[in-house]
Amino acid sequence: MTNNNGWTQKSDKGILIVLSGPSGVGKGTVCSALRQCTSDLVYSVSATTRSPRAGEQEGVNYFFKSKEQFLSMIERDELLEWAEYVGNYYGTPREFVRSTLDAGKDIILEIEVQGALKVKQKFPEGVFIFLLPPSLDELEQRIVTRGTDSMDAIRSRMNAAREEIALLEHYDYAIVNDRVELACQRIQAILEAEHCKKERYLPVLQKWLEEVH
Ligand SMILES: Nc1nc2c(ncn2[C@@H]2O[C@H](COP(=O)(O)OP(=O)(O)O)[C@@H](O)[C@H]2O)c(=O)[nH]1
Ligand SMILES: Nc1ncnc2c1ncn2[C@@H]1O[C@H](COP(=O)(O)OP(=O)(O)O)[C@@H](O)[C@H]1O
Repeated sequence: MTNNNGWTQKSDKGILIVLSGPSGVGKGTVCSALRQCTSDLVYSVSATTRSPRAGEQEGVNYFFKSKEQFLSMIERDELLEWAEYVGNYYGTPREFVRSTLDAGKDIILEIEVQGALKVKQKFPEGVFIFLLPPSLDELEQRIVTRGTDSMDAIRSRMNAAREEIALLEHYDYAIVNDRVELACQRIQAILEAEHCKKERYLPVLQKWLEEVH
C-alpha cells in the first residue's frame, strides 16, 4: 500500500507513473490487480479509435472515438500525448491528469513507448516503469491465449514489441511480469520508495535541517 512516508504534511503534487510494455505482456491484468489493492492510485482512461473488445466499457477501459473525433481532440489540444499504434490512435486526456496531480493524488498512465517518451519530455519527474514478459515466446503465447487478435494483428504486435523493448533504456524501472501478484508487489514497492524521496518533503525537512545545524 502506498503511504505518505509517515508525514502529516503531504507533498503538494501527486506522482505521475507511466507503465509501458509490449502488447500482451499483462499491463491491463497487472493494472486491474493494482486497482484492487491500491485504492489511492488513480487510473488515466485513454481515448482511442480502436473498436471495443468484448467486455470493454466506455469510460472505464477507454473513451472510444471515431477518427474525426480523435483528430478534433488533437486540434483542441485536449491530449497530453497521443500516438498511432498498430493502425489505431491512442491518447491521454490532459485535463484529468493535471487536476488529479494538482489534487495531490498519484495517477498511472498505461501507454505505449512513443507516448511515454512524449510524457517524459513534459514530466521528467514522472516515474517510468517498463513491464517485460519472461520471454518473447511467452509474450506471443499470452497474446494468442487472450484470443482478441487475428494472426496478422499478432504479427504486428510482436514486431511492435521488439521495437518497444529496444527503448527500455528511457525507463527508470524494468519489471518482469512472471506472476501478476509479484509484478503488482514490485510496482507497489517502487511507489513506496518514490513517496520517500526527500525531494518531495523539502519544506518539512528544511525545518529539521535548521534544528540540527
Ligand atoms: N501513447 C498512448 N498509448 C496508449 C494509450 N492508451 C493505451 N495505449 C497503448 O496502446 C497499445 C495498444 O493498446 P490496446 O489496443 O488496448 O492493446 P493491448 O495493450 O495489447 O491490450 C498498448 O501498448 C497501450 O498501452 C494512450 O493514451 N497513449
Ligand atoms: N503473469 C502472467 N502470467 C500468465 N498470463 C498472464 C500474466 N499476466 C497477464 N497474463 C495473460 O496474458 C494475456 C494478455 O494480458 P493483458 O493484460 O491483456 O496484456 P496487455 O494489456 O499488456 O496487452 C491475458 O490473457 C492475461 O490473462
